[in-house]
Amino acid sequence: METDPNPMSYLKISGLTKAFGKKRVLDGLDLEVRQGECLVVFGGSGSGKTTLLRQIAGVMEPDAGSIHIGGEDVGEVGPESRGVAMAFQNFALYPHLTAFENIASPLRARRMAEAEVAARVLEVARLLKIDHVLTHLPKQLSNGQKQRTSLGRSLVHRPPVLLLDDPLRNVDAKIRFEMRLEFPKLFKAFGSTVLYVTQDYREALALGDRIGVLVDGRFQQIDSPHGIYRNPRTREVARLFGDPPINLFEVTPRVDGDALAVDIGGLPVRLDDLRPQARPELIGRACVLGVRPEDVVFSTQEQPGALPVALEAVMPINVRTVTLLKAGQGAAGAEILSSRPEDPALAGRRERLPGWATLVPGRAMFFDRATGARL
Ligand SMILES: Nc1ncnc2c1ncn2[C@@H]1O[C@H](COP(=O)(O)OP(=O)(O)OP(=O)(O)O)[C@@H](O)[C@H]1O
Repeated sequence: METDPNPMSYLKISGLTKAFGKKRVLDGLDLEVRQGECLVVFGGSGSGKTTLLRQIAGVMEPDAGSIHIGGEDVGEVGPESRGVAMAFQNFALYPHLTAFENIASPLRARRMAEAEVAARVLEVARLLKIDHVLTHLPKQLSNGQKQRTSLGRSLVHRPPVLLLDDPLRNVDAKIRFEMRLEFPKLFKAFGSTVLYVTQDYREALALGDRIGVLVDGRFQQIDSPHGIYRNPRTREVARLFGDPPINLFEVTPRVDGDALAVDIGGLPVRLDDLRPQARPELIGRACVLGVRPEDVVFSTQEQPGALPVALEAVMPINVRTVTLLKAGQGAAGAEILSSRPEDPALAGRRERLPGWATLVPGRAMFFDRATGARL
């Protein structure tokens, strides 16, 4: 048995590679997850999330690379001996078994004593708030209860590593919301190290102690939810997180007095918070400027240095007001999304409204136009 030199990482993946035919789905992927941590694997459809989980579970062999669990290289360890439980998108329950028996099934397979089975099932069911429906058959359960029952089945033998493959994909919005609130408490109660796969960035932000963004077979960034949102390392990561999505403008920053300036929609905007001497690498460089909609402020009062825009559309979203602004004209013009705390003056407005847009200082991000890397 090989020992992991870094015991802080309970699950450690190094250089994991898997190809199907010519398509390399995982391309030398590295990941370390601490004991008890919930790491969300976020990526688009087909990015290799399930492939990664299957290799950790031991039901698919990698082409190259290693997986350590609790310090042990599990390359030669069978799926049943890895201490890993995996739950899938479609939580298929045994239709002829009660909720109790569905949850108990992994314990029965291990021939656990009856009293112990009952105690364990009840404990999980209480935590999942389904102890009152344990005698029901799946057809007598609501969708939320079915969901919890199948989760109970994955949790009942307290797996050291729990792999959850998009478990909320097929449930309705209300249950999804409830479970998003409850999952972190549950995971902590069970003490499992969790790898949680999702394509939904809100879920990733809500559940992850850290989030790994899987693009082209590797993690482009592994960071806290705050770090991913506020400090994306690439344009792609910036683009994947946020609704409405981040505004991206192709710009070539230039010096304007003691500040940097760019053109948006063919119109000059001074970025007063950016001193040329502080960011010399940006001057004259083909960049993409990223500004989150919450960092664009629309006003009908002229502001010094602000960008003249026309408000084209207003959309109330919960207690925020999202506006579509237009800077400049024709092909050179640019559309800008702004999302600010609800503004009653703009509610229900249908006509075009001239005004000014200011960018919140210190929030603009620059990316290299060719590589997308954060500058
Ligand atoms: N057994 C297999 N044989 C051939 N190709 C496969 C196999 N398993 C997965 N693939 C391919 O590998 C790629 C990644 O699949 P995977 O299921 O890991 O993606 P995913 O990120 O989980 O996607 P989704 O979120 O849609 O479930 C896909 O292009 C898929 O078609």
